Amino acid sequence: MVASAEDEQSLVSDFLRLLSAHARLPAGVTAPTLVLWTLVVVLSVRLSVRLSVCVLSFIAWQVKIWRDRLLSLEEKDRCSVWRLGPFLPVLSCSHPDTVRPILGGKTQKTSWVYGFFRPWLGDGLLISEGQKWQRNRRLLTPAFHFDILKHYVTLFSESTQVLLEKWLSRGPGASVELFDQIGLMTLDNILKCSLGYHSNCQTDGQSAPYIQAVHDLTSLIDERVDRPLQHIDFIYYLTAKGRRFRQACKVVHSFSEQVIMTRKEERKKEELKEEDFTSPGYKSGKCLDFVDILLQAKDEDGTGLSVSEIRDEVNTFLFAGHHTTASGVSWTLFYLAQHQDYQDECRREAEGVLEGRTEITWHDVGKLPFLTMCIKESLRCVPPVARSARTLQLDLTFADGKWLPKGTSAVADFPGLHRNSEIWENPTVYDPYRFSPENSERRPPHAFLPFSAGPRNCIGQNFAMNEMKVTLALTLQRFRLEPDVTKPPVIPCDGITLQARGGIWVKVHPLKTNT
Ligand code: HEM
Repeated sequence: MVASAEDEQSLVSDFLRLLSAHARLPAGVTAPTLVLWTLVVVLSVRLSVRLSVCVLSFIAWQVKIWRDRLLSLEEKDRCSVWRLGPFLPVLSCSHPDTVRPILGGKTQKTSWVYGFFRPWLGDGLLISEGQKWQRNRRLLTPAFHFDILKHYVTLFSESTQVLLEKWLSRGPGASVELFDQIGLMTLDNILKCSLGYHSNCQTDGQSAPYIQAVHDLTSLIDERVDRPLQHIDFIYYLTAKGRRFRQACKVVHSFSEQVIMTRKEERKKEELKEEDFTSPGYKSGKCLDFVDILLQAKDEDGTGLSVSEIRDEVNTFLFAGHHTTASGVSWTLFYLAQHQDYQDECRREAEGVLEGRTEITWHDVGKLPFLTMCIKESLRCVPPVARSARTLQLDLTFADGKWLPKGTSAVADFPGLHRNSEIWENPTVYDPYRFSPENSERRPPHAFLPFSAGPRNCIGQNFAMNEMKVTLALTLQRFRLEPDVTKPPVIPCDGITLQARGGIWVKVHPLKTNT
């Protein structure tokens, strides 16, 4: 039997009458209002449940697709899926088989963190894309040629000696925090090599406005990464920190622009001919810095880089080449302080090469194989840059037929790759002999990637390796390091580079040298 509309109406009015008669409703609340509100509440609850189910099934569906596609890879500790918020799954790869196509294929950089750098680094090499990146990479590559880099070795030696004199003045067995001290030294180096600026930052600290601004920019970005509310530009630039960031950008930009403009004028005055610069790395007794090299860089049609383009590149080198090498040197010293036998072996090697000199030459740098193995092992254990993030621009098919669709976000996870137990035996043990020539040959090529790989690998890797070797050889020649056990244990923490929460504290004992 089907109820008519009239029947339904009379049923509802009977129900309301009954309700009014029997229920004791609070004053001012009528039965129809109560029913209405009950309906609203029930419907809202049902709607929220529905929405939550939709969201959850969407996430489950995404995870399932990813898992199905990559199951075989995942089983072998090759990758895992993690997510940023409910809708953004990211594939994290930690096996050479998965990392290689992610870094080598047709991909774009994704990391949202890079957006925070844009006001400072503009369209510099680290964050630019497409044709702009291709052109600049081509124009900048000569700046990292060995003929240019070899002259920087003298500058690295000088900065290291300033650091070591500071340590010496503190007395025997002084406790020093490595990141701060070495960070100022690598800043000193990169300022000399990129802008020709001899800042004295190691002795004067952050008293110069420019040094203070560079310090502010990195520490403010580091802090911003961990504070989701500050990720929204609109909110961030309303805060005091956002305003400080803007101000620091202005200071840094105007300083580097001024250096570039002055250098341009000098070039005009001296009427330098192009051929003069082909005498690599040196001009009129002066070591060429990145500004000099970038001012002479030209496209095929003769167009050079504009002042703002050079400024962006110089700032990029400054950022990318300062904390990274500081992290590399600090972690190597940390491991050598823990392993006195390896430290002694490095010292013997350095002393054999230096023969009492306090300055390293370009030729010496190539004669430190064991120290190089120790640096590499440290970069394996704690890679200063923890990941390279990419978005696929084309579908990607792995060797075993599994595939990922275009638009997927993927990350090459370097700490994961460097500790993958399928590749590395006892991955948590610090063992420089993994990098002996025989052992290195046996490993797959993409097992060790502190400088990333593919077209967007680190352009400064040779610069960095030279700088680290010079600093470490000279340091070990003059000091013995041991861990400072009175300080809290060293725990790596993820920031712009991999650092240590609370820093790395070591005791430095001066050695008697015949220098
Ligand atoms: C131990 C020291 C260093 C490490 C571990 C390191 C590591 C890396 C890594 C992993 C990348 C790839 C980033 C990505 O894919 O998002 C990179 C890119 C880059 N690095 Fe380094 N780096 C170091 C030192 C330097 C130095 C000294 C310079 C410059 C003087 C430099 C300049 C750059 C630049 C410009 C890029 C971007 C390259 C491009 O996208 O074409 N790096 N670095």
